[in-house]
Amino acid sequence: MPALITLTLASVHLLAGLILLIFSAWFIAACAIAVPGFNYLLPAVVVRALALIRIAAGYGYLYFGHQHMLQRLGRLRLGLFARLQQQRILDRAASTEAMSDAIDTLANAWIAWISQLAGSVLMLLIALITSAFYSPAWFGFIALLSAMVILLWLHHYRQSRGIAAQRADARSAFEQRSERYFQAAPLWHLGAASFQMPSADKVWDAELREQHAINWHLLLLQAGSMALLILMIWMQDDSAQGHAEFLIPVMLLLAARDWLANGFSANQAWVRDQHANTQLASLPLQPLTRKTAPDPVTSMQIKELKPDGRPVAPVSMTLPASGICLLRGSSGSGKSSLLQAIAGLIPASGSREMDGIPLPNGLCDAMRYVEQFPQCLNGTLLENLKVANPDLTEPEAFNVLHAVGLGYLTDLHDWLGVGGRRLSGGELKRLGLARAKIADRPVWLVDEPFEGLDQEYMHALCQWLQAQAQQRLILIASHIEPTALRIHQSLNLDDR
Ligand SMILES: Nc1ncnc2c1ncn2[C@@H]1O[C@H](COP(=O)(O)OP(=O)(O)OP(=O)(O)O)[C@@H](O)[C@H]1O
Repeated sequence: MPALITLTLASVHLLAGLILLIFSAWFIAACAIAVPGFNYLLPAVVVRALALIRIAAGYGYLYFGHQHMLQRLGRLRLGLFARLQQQRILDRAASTEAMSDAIDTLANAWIAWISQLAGSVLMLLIALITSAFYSPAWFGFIALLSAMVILLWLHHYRQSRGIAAQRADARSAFEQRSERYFQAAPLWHLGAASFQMPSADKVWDAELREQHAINWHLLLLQAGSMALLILMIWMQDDSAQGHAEFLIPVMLLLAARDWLANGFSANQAWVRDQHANTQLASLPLQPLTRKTAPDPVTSMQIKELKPDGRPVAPVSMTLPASGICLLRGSSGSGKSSLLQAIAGLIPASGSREMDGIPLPNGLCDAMRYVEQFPQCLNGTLLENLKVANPDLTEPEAFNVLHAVGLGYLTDLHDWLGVGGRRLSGGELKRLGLARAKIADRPVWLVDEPFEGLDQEYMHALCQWLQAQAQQRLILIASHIEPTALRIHQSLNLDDR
């Protein structure tokens, strides 16, 4: 509904402006040749009323247009978030751009191009109908003007598509360079040439070319309408003399640039809109399928599992329902890759089975991968724990923190993000284990939990993992093999 109101008000705004222009020109001419007794008051009132209608429709169009744009923005963003939640994001720069630029462009559609283009087309139709009503000759000139405008719009549309594609490429290259540049922020002090600030020159160039294309087409439109005007005056016979109505087609041609210019900016916004749609449709995402496996799991089998694109050999093994299993191997032998492939986080060939049932590609609800370097979100300690279970209560959070040796973090609302309390490497590892405990799944895949830990904590962690492994399978990838750990089964990736 707000979209239709926006469209109507934008058309009224344009129409009132055009009629105002023509009517005031007629009024001035009529005053010059007016006979005694001419009623000046009525046309003056009409001019004033048209001006007021134009102003009111302009404000109304902006009000409803922006209201509608904000509603659309919210809907589109939520839709995109919902989509991203079901997928793995492969290129963060592209998704960030899609979230900002493409969504804004799509939300703008009604005020940026639909209303503008519809308004200009409506104006043309009204001009054609009005001129046909007055005289076939006027109609001929307005029809010629319409044909010229349509040709120019089409030409401009084609040209804008080319420039918009270059602008989109330049923008995404700029986004990627900026992303890399900001990621390298901790190394800027080394002063390497590759840390040079990304330049947006190519984006500005494309935007300038877009503006030049509009200006150039407007110039052609102006020149064409002037040529039609000269032709019309030249072909006019004496019968028009003394008739103020003659100013109607004159004003239409004279002001053609003003009332038809919106069509060109609408073209530009339209091609941007098309690009935004393509960009959103082709986001580099990988679908995540979640498979709920039986709980408790009684056995797990990996057959010839090999992570795609990683220089590691395929692995086969049968794992028990509970206890600790160890994946050993030198650095780069593929321990992390294998755990991620088992978890379904990265694509892999081969198969995974739970209780003899093959798992489809993607994540499996029964498994929890504990990263080598757990991510700390920009939020409070509690928010960082609730990632594993949104229903976590504060007493439960305290219990888990205590169990993983983080009991000294007593403020659950302590901010852990940028500028807040920073967790050390060892604390981050314990945060990852706390999340695994909170998620409470029958299989844990734990990546390098012992790296960088002191002997005392390593011992405590072994005890805790041992206790947890009574009711679940814990597959640990580690190049450290603590003596305190009772290992049920182990596989050395270097031996294959
Ligand atoms: N995203 C990736 N794309 C391509 N190759 C990768 C990727 N990640 C890792 N690799 C490569 O896969 C191999 C195995 O890496 P992985 O991290 O699994 O080894 P790892 O045994 O866990 O090593 P570490 O003990 O040092 O953590 C390495 O040669 C690594 O360079």
